Amino acid sequence: MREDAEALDIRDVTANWVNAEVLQHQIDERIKALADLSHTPLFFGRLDYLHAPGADVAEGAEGEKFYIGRRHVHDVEGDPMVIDWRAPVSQPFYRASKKNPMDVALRRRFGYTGGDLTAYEDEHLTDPTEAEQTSKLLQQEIERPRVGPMRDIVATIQPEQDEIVRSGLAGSVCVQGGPGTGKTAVGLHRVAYLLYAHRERLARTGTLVIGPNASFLHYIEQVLPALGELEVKQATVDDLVAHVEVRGVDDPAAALVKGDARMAEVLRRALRSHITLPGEGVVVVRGSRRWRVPSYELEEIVRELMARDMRYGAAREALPQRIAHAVLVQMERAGEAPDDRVQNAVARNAAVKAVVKEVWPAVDPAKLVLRLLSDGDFLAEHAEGLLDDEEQKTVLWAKPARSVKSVKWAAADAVLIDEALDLIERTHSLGHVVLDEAQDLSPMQYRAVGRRATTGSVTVLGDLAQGTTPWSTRSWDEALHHLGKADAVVEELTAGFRVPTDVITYASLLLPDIAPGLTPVESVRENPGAVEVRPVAGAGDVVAACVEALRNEGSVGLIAADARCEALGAALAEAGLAYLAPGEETTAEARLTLVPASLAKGLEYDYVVLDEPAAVVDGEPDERTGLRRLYVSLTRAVSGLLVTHTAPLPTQLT
Ligand SMILES: Nc1ncnc2c1ncn2[C@@H]1O[C@H](COP(=O)(O)OP(=O)(O)OP(=O)(O)O)[C@@H](O)[C@H]1O
Repeated sequence: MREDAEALDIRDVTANWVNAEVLQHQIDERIKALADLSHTPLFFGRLDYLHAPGADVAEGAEGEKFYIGRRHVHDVEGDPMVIDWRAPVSQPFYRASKKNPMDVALRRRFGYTGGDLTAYEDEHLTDPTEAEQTSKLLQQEIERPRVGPMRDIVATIQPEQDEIVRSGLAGSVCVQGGPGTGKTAVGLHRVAYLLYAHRERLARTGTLVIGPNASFLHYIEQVLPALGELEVKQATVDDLVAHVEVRGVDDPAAALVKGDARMAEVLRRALRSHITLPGEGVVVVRGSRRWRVPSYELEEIVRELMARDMRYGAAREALPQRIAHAVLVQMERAGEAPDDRVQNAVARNAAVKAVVKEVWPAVDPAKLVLRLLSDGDFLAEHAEGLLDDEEQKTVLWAKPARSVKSVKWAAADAVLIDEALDLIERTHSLGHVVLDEAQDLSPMQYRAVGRRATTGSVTVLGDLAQGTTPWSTRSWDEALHHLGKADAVVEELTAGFRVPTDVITYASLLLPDIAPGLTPVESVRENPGAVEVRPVAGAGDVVAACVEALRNEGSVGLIAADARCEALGAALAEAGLAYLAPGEETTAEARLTLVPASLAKGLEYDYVVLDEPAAVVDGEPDERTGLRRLYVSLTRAVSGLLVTHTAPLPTQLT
């Protein structure tokens, strides 16, 4: 296939050099996509159908055999050799069972070691004498040491995960799942699936994956390209709303109010307060004639525009045309026959422009937010009945700002500006948005994400027990309401692929305090893992624990309260132990990462050394958030967890 693409001669088929360039670029991309990856086998499964798919089953026709892989491969004749995992014929590879064989007699899974085919495993789905068995290859895959960036799971997607991956583009899905249940993996594979099933539509509208921070995005960025999808954008919520430079930090109380959905109404009222009803009419002079639109008629036009479901900016653009139309009606009544050009000329007339500027002025969204947060009277006027006095005081800046440039904007302010901008100008909506670690978003942030998917659908992924912001999500219904996707289906994943039984059991001791209603994760790993809690005397012992962990195969994460990272980093350096920052790629040579607890979310390491749990809890403004941060930190381990402490452990863990 690659040779065919390389041999394409486009000299006679393109009409001009622009076409030739475009076509050559497409061919180059295809050659790139067809590159041999020595460690990525062409196929990982085989399905032997009892009948050719689509054929009449009753006829007893010949069965058909398909190899399933990451991409479609055909032979010299153009006949398929490997079927894309996302094609409908591949679906039974993930879903068929003894109970419902889906017309498949044999499912074969292939195992590889470094690109070499080394094993296979057969299931005869229609053979009643064969016992149901768990897949050793799946076990091996999930036990494989974690070095390098996140990998795809295309060969081992589980039935309950596959249902989410293949759910239709029209519907939104919300997945609640404990640590390591594969939410991130499922979200990424769903985008790949949707791109396959709706390529053209999504190429036009665009797709986006939203993650909590840059190091997380870096960790997951290889997954989609490995599945052949290069066009999916990635961003944090802060990236989406970066209309101003964020240099400040809010205190949590102010951020809590600013992130509340009531702020949307405050902004709407404040923006609309700029519209005034005209005091006088407008007079348009054309040649020797004067045309007058009286104030009552202007008022009618303005009221009509206000009543319509239009953006502030769009209505502002429509206003001069409406006034011009009123003038045209008068011209026609006077026997003239004006056309569109006249209407446009009247709309651009200085008198009309002046009245528009007065009645419906242009508003800068950042200035609007600046005024709300600086001017107590202005805020009070528009927050009446929405925010109480205390809340208003909380959001007002102690020192009113002078200009948009000089303000030390905080992250929550940027979200308000984004909301204001959307009231003025409709935000572009994408075809599909995946929102990972959603539980940490404020209602206003949910709105910011939701308006980027008003005409598309979303996949929301999160875990209520891992919410570590003061405004973290209490219920998915509420979150979906703020996203504007109240009709989304909420699914729950409870099988854990990352954290082994003993580690998840230990971490789940915190669940009654942090998320009482949630089902604990049940690990599917055969190896129960190892948990050790070790009292230590100081940083030297923590370094020794890391050295010990490094004797095992795979990556090691030293997770510690943010405030302790500097000292621990120094201790590691002093001991001559090189370490990486979260998101930096682990390699066989550099396997140790020092992870501030605030950045641990979504990441995983074969061995975790967790330093001083009490300090992780104390690093947060309240105990519940602290315990949740600890829960996130404890659930990063794939094989072993070593907790080191000098201070007493939180009582939940004793
Ligand atoms: N079906 C599967 N086969 C093999 N590995 C899997 C499967 N599902 C998930 N995994 C692996 O389990 C690990 C955890 O998955 P992932 O990070 O997607 O979980 P998560 O639910 O997003 O976790 P967290 O809540 O901690 O962010 C990853 O290494 C992933 O590759």
